[in-house]
Amino acid sequence: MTSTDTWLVWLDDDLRLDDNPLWQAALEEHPAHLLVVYILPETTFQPVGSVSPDVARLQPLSVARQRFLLESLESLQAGLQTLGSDLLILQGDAAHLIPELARQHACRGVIARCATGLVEQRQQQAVAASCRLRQVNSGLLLDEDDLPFTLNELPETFSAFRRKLEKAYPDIQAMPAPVAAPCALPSWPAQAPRGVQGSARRLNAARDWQSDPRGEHAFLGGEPAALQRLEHYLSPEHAGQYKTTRNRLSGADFSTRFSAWLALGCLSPRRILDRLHTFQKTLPELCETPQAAFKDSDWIRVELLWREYFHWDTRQLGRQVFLAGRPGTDSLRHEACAAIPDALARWQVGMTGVPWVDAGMRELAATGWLSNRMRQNVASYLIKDLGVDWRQGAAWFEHQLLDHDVASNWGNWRYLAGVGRDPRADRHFNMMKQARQHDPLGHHVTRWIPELETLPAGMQRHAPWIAWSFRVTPGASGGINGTTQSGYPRQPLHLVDAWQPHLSDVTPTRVKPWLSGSFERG
Ligand SMILES: Cc1cc2nc3c(=O)[nH]c(=O)nc-3n(C[C@H](O)[C@H](O)[C@H](O)COP(=O)(O)OP(=O)(O)OC[C@H]3O[C@@H](n4cnc5c(N)ncnc54)[C@H](O)[C@@H]3O)c2cc1C
Repeated sequence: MTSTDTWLVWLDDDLRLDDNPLWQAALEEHPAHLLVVYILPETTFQPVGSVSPDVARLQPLSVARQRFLLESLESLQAGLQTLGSDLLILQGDAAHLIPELARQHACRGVIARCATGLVEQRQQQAVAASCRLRQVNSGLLLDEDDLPFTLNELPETFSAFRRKLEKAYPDIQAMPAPVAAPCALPSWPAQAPRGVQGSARRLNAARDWQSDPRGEHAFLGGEPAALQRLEHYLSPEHAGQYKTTRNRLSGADFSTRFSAWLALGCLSPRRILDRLHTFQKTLPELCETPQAAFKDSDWIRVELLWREYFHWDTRQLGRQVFLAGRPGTDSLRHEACAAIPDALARWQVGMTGVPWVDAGMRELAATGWLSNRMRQNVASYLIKDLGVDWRQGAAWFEHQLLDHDVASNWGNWRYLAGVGRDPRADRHFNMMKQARQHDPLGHHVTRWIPELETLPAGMQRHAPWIAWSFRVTPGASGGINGTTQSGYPRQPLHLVDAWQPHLSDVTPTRVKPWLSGSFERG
């Protein structure tokens, strides 16, 4: 045995042992030693700034994201140690560090998963220029070869994509199955350091970060927590009602919450479908309405297809994912923040003066997560009502979201901005209509904006500027452009005519119409 019998496994968003083809690929090479490495991006701890207009740049991680990552890495290291291996965690430019490590430890080659994002793809190209790089498909339901079309023929709409996939794979069993975790791995190279090294140690400072209990679910990073959540959720009262509850705003179990673990690869989508299939087979024994529970739980599969769709879209588009407009056109350029000064900054901190939006942005900052419904609303408000370049919103989400993955995040933002596939003008959410439908009593907004608790339950909490304009509110001060004593804006950043019909009970007809006179249009 010589030192050339070492291989390097370069992990990215694949922080799991179960159903991770990277281990199988490593074992196929029969190395004597395996060096397993994770590289934190150079930008991890940088101050958060604005995204550059056309080039993909990884955003710094919020403390919430740092903590979730730290937990996931520590958990994986513990798992690898039980298999006779270990994990090395560094920070820097992977394009330089990986070849350098491979040289130092005389590695025969490097194994990594096929990258989805542009930055990761460029890093892999740089590594491949100086090392033997073996790329492996991982983290998706299907490999590229399993798609019933070539990537260039990716359907323009999600519905068409879903139809084609369901025709090719009529049930879950027909899809590629997950592979088991390895029982043992080759030993660690004698000279190689282990654990968190160098500047990556800054990650430890995130350990103290706590999720706000109002989020009702505290994410714990790592594969064991992910598998525990999977088993918890696959029950008639959760998965069996998923389609019915998935659009709610709050609660621990209205949606799966798999996203954060999927994003770091602590959980594989194939494992989810495999377990979902087993659960669905037992439904007749578990509940009285198995058909309804089957239908509801099957929607988890459909949502995972959305994830899949955005991934293939991102792979196909490359750098075009980060263009402001629709690929191939110049028609949809945004004038970044031209219309309303400070719009982006006030949106980020939840101080736009529109409680429905602010509640979402505050929840995101306090927990690192947001329901799909709220994501759609806050994104639509930023793009369509405030006129901010959608990429600024996507970059902020990238900084904040525990579940950030480049394809799902940038793909959803492009979709809402109308510059992705299936562009439609009607993806403009009416904030007040949405608020009335999903939070008619305003309980959700007061949960995150306690400044509004003095207002009676109902739509007044969604339009405090109207309530404050005809009520003498104790403590209200600051004039029309100021804030209340509690600090909350007295006026929304932007008023939209289309909201008015949904506020009829907040705007008594005898009071002067709220859209005229007192308030300036943004
Ligand atoms: C502006 C915007 C940005 C988003 N950014 C991300 C992101 O960075 N990472 C991310 O995983 N999801 C993102 N989503 C999609 C979706 O909001 C989250 O996947 C979902 O809210 C996560 O919660 P959950 O796991 O409980 O989802 P569930 O409702 O339980 O769905 C199950 C799984 O299906 C997938 N899924 C569901 N909806 C979508 C969707 N619209 N697009 C892609 N996958 C989906 C996710 O993997 C999710 O975990 C974004 C949506 C919007 C509107």
